[in-house]
Amino acid sequence: MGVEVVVEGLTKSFGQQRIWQDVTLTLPAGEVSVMLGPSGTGKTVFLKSLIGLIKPERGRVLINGVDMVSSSERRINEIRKMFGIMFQDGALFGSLNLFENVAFPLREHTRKKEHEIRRIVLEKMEMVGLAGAEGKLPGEISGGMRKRAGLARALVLDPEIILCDEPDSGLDPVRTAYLSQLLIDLNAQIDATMLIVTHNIDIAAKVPDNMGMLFRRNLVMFGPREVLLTSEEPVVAQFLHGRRRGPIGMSEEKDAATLAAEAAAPLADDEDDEPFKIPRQLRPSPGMPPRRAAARRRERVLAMLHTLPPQAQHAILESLNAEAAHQPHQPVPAPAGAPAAQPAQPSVPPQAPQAPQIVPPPGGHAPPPGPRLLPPEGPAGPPAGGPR
Ligand SMILES: Nc1ncnc2c1ncn2[C@@H]1O[C@H](COP(=O)(O)OP(=O)(O)OP(=O)(O)O)[C@@H](O)[C@H]1O
Repeated sequence: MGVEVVVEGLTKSFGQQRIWQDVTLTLPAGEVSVMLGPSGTGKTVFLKSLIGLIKPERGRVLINGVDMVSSSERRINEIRKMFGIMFQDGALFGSLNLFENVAFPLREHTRKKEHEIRRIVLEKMEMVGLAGAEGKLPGEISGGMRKRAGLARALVLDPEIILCDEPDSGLDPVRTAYLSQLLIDLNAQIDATMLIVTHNIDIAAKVPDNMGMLFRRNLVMFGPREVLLTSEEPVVAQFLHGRRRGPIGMSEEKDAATLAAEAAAPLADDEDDEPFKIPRQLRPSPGMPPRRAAARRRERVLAMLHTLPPQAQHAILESLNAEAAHQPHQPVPAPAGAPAAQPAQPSVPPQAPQAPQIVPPPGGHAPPPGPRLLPPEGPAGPPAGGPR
């Protein structure tokens, strides 16, 4: 399984330009996380800081106890071998065919024999749907194929942490959808810790277990997908719903007067959307193993559920309920301290698999029929400072 990446108080400037400050978060082991943010907010700089290619002036990035900011190059290089990185453009060598491009890290960093290299390269190319394209040059294939070749190359050293920098850039929506599914399937197969940098809200809504958002030189929020997708934090809500109304402007932050004028104006037709509907996360393709990461995340969400506003609690329980309905043999785990999952309602035949039970938050609406899940006990209210 992948390893946890702990980021503490990370601050980076280039000369006088502060990129972000005091970024603190943990990428949970084996889960898929996404870092969002408008253009220029320093997402790529963050990603490069995790592997020690960019040195923040303050803070730590801890992986297996090694600080990627301040450790010796020798120790950092050791940890770097745990990473697989998919660059924006695939970063392929134009003069090498796909086989040689994918084989490159194996030839550089291992002493494997040729037949082993061949086996590994063909296996990874098969995984990303490029079997048969080994002889092609990067200039002869589509952008989507180049991305997948870049992903195959990122996989050959069996990474425990995979970083993807804007995997969707330059792809049409259909190819982006295929790539999103590929990332989920990959996570199901190898259980690696993954961080995807993107501003594609479709990927953000359907792929990750966790989401983070950079804005105005700060990490606005980081937490499980359900928490951000129901968040009323203005920047997060504006970004995830792709709205014009909110603190994010066309070229820069809006000033206070513009924000006040917006607040006073009626909603435009296209802004009248439902804020509390959580889109379904992609499931692994048929034949793939179930994602263990999703179960771990659900457990975390349940443990923090009572700290969230009632509407968010209700939407989250509905969403977990829908997931459980599709996986009757993998009931949502009961949160720590909460009563154990309840037996199904009397209408469920005795031989049916026992399903968890949803109870709506106080004041909430009745949940839809189906498997039910009990939320943890505790007062409803907004989280202190947002999840991290
Ligand atoms: N090596 C560098 N030296 C100086 N400034 C840099 C360097 N790398 C990045 N920057 C600056 O850091 C800021 C953040 O850049 P970054 O590429 O991380 O943003 P981003 O959020 O990934 O943007 P996008 O979504 O458009 O790719 C930019 O203003 C960029 O010019």
